[in-house]
Amino acid sequence: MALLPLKIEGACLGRRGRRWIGPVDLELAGQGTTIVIGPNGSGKTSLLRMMHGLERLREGSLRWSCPLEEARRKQAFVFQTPIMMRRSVLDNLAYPLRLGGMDRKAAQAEAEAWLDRVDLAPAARRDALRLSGGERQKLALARALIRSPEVLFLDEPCAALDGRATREIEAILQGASTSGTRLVMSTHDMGQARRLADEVIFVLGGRVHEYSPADRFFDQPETPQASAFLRGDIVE
Ligand SMILES: Nc1ncnc2c1ncn2[C@@H]1O[C@H](COP(=O)(O)OP(=O)(O)OP(=O)(O)O)[C@@H](O)[C@H]1O
Repeated sequence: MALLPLKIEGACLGRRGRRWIGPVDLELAGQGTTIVIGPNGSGKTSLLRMMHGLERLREGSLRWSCPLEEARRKQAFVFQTPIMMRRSVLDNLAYPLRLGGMDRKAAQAEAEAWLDRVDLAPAARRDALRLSGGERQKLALARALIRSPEVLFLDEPCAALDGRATREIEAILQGASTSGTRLVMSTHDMGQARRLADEVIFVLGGRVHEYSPADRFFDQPETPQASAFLRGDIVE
């Protein structure tokens, strides 16, 4: 069964009488890459975590088009600072496949193929904890993509990376998108947003302020706040 569309209605995050996100109404469907942008503290990370099911809703609902267990298996999340296991780079990829029931040889072959794809084959035997930031993020991406998720959420995956690593990550993401993985990713980098976005979610004050096709958002934003944000003004 297909995972999408995802339907979110009146969803809020909060605790003890305080609400920091919402209400959010959103339908995520189709193909391509959705870029989540907005000022610092506007709620980008919280929105992604909410969509992925990492946060308990205080109000509202969030429904995938298939049963929840299946939905969980078909999506993945890449964090800004990926957590690596104290194992070799190869094992970091093969181990989750083994846990999923794949036999050792097949898991190893699959892991090696992915290391090739993300240009980490020469580092296969190295301790994953000794990788550079860019290498870690490529490994984290391979670890997410190796399970062929239908939807992949990414929270600022290039935030701490240099230009070269960012270019490599973007190439991997474009490949994943071309292969049919639906990407939903936050970024501070407006150049990156323009390079990757098919559509844009503009978050402000914990709410989805605009949700539009990328061309329309960048050329003719609907609200003065989005125009101001695109101009580089401080928006609250
Ligand atoms: N568990 C929590 N408890 C209380 N407040 C929270 C919690 N999680 C998030 N918030 C608040 O929600 C708001 C949005 O935070 P969030 O990290 O999602 O924003 P962001 O747009 O990702 O920020 P940045 O661009 O700085 O990473 C902030 O004001 C934050 O303090």
